[in-house]
Amino acid sequence: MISVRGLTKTYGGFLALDDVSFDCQPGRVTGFLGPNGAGKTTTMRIMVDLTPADRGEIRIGGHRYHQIPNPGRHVGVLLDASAQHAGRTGREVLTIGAQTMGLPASRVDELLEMVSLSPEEARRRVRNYSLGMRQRLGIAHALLGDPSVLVLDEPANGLDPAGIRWMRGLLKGYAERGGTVLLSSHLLNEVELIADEMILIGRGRILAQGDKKTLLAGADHRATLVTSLDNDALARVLEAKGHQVAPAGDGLRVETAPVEVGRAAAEHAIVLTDLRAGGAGLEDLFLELTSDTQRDALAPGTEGAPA
Ligand SMILES: Nc1ncnc2c1ncn2[C@@H]1O[C@H](COP(=O)(O)OP(=O)(O)OP(=O)(O)O)[C@@H](O)[C@H]1O
Repeated sequence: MISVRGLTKTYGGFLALDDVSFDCQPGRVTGFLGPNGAGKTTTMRIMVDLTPADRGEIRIGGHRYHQIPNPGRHVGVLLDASAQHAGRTGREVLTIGAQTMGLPASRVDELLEMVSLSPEEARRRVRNYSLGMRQRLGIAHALLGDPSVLVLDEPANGLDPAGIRWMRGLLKGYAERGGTVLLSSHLLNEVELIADEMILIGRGRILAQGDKKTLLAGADHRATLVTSLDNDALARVLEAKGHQVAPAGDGLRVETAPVEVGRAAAEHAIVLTDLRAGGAGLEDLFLELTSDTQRDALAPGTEGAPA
């Protein structure tokens, strides 16, 4: 269990985190999602005492990180896969970690196998690793001490689609055995694939949090995609009821729940050929919630800014 309360951090005069609070539960993979510069890494660095907070507190299993003896046995951390010593081999990196944590050498082989780094790859120096291999090594290092909590900053970065699927299986299994996982990403698809819970952050503020399915259902309930045998008539009926209607593909996009659209169509005996919750799910939700925090929305030449 990770509990973050009222976390605030400024760099100079810049407010990087503004009263951030959330929990990560055991048995769940929690995705920490936000655009570049939102404050994800800063939060995770404070979590493991690499950066001091101005205000607020993080507790992991009820303890501050620095109070945990032999922390690698309790909290697995992957903050920057490229920060591993480039001159060491993958095996050496894990062996040093195992020695520091008081683990048997056999644990290194177990982990190499778990993250699918071959014996030959384990003998190569980290400087010659691809980014995906570094991530696998970083995940192996985080898992080495069989911790109950994992804190992973952009762990899917550099993994190919098969690698992302592998990681999803690994983290899902870990959570099913009771582990707590917090993983950050600025990519929606990754979080949508891997996480059970989601925390959305933009410009240092929490914008939404909760069960992924509930968040998605909330997003979907606000819009409907509908196609009928008479779209013009349906649009008139819906507009008369005060709903916003816009053309979308062969049909209409209506800013209300599917049940309302179905009811209106039934009242006027309009035959529907397709009716579904609208929006592209998480992507719409993410863009909607972070719309004023997206740097691209402010870039010259884009909508809403002088060209
Ligand atoms: N040491 C620092 N000094 C000054 N500003 C910093 C420092 N570290 C982070 N920041 C700023 O704090 C904000 C949050 O950065 P952070 O790295 O936490 O974002 P992030 O959500 O992890 O982004 P990304 O997805 O790009 O990794 C950014 O505006 C960043 O420039």
